[in-house]
Amino acid sequence: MNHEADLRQALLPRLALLRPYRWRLAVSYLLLLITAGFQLAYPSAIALFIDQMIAGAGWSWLALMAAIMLVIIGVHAVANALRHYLFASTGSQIVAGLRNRFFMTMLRQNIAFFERENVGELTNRLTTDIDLLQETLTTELASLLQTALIALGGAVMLISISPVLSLLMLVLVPVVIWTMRKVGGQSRQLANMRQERLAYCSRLAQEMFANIRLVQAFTQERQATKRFTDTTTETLQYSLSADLLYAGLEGAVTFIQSAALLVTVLAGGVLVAQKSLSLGELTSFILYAGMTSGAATALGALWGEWMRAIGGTDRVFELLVEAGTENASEDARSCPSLHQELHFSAVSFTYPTRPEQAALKQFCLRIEPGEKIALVGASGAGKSTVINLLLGFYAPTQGEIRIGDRNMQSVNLRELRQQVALVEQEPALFSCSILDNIRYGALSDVDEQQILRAAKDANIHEFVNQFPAGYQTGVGARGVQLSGGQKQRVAIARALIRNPKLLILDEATSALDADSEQKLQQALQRVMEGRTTIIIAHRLSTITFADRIVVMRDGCIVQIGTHQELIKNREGHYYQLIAGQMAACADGSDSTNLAIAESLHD
Ligand SMILES: Nc1ncnc2c1ncn2[C@@H]1O[C@H](COP(=O)(O)OP(=O)(O)OP(=O)(O)O)[C@@H](O)[C@H]1O
Repeated sequence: MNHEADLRQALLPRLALLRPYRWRLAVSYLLLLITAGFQLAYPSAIALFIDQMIAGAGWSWLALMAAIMLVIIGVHAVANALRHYLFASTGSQIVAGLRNRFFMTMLRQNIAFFERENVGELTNRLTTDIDLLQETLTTELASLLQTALIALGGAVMLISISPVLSLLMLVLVPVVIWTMRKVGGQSRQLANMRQERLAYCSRLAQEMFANIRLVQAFTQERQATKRFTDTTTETLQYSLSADLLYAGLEGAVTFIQSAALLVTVLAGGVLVAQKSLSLGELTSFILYAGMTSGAATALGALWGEWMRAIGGTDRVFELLVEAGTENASEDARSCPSLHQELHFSAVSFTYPTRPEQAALKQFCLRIEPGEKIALVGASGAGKSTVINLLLGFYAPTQGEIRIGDRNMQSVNLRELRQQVALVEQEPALFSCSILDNIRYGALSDVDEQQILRAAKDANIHEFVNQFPAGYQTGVGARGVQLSGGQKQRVAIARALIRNPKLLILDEATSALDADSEQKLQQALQRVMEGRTTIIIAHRLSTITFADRIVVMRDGCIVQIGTHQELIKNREGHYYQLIAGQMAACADGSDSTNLAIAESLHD
């Protein structure tokens, strides 16, 4: 793609952001025209003033002129202030709108998108990058137009005063065009690379802060600092290159302006001596020349700024386009009730980031409404993948998942997920109060009583009441201020308040102490009542109650049955898994394991 076409493509989506504000901007541009007109008229007024004074105009004329000028200056100042406010406030609104649009678009993306993109980088795009457009789209665009207008109007005035002197100024035109192209292109490229490095800085910082325990426990502070400072150094290099570019431009501008003034004064002096130009005309010519050359060279700088903002926001617009094409499921139709048969029909699946390895192979399973299904299998067997597909995070590569007689591909994922509650293995909590974390699960407004009921059912009421701030106690980032067992139970309360038709439990891998375990199991029994439940079981001792246990290996189902049925087959994978876990807990300290041990020996 050539440079102009590429630039047009970059400009169009940005200019489209101005559309909703077109009337407001129209007023601003009108004010801009007025102020530019005033600015252009000044030197002529001064020329008139000087020549009239030399010609012997009286004091009364002087007073009248001064009064008129004062009014004009006043109107100009007000128009300028209003114009400035209108442009600046429109810029702020556009940026806020774009930021909201970016955030909402990102939130709607599927999980595969977030596996490709980095959260820290996206956050940086959302804040720093978008900020670049704040000034550019309005104030600077206006300045660009105003400067262009002044350069053009000034040129017309120069020609009308003295075509001969104006010819001398013509040499500036190619210089200005060359500067604009050169500075603009480089500025855009530098800005793009700088923002890319900045985004990487955010990503590093976000990863390090989020995993601070790991960083400190593995004494990786020095390495982390080095990676970060190396990146900021690279960012700095790009900034310095841009600064050098602008400094060079500044020097060139100063030189061109001074040289132009010198040539004008010299040549103009000759013309005044020859009486082909009045002193007033020369004065106004010099003023116009200064104004025009200043405007012309400022155009280069402004253009450079524009290109900087375009380069810096390229990724934002790329992401919006990518996201827009990927996110098709929003248009899908409604979703039927999940309180009916869920059917995995010969489902195979391969993660997009790992195309060479199938995570599920010909997975077939019918789940009746209200049934309690446990998925078991070694790590990597594909249990979480089943859940990922059921939640619509990914679509099957082959086969289909049916809800009643509807293919899940055609249902509205939002409506589907509204009927599901998920209790994760390592539940993610938000850094707000316990109350708000529970409320997060609710589909509609819930009062405190309902939250308390869910909390009691989830067995958290007792420990929460021991905190001085009770339910208003903050849980810290990702819930670090709660124990693992407490977090799980808060997550259960959050699931309960949702009143889901389908409950998905990803059981914690490590056993809790006997008391916490008992409280957790009680809470789980309550939340499962009357709902279809799928449990990813890591500790087989906790799922003996399941209606059916689905035993998985390498993405396939190898056995299905109740605990009692499966345990009888001593050659079966389930028996081996159980025996493996029993060997790991050879001391038999876990009371539920003892129960299993007994059933093994039956
Ligand atoms: N997002 C992903 N991208 C690529 N491959 C993945 C992804 N998630 C899982 N896998 C791979 O898919 C296979 C099945 O993983 P899955 O997480 O479903 O196993 P699991 O049975 O839930 O394991 P665990 O009990 O350890 O949680 C594994 O080989 C895993 O490496």
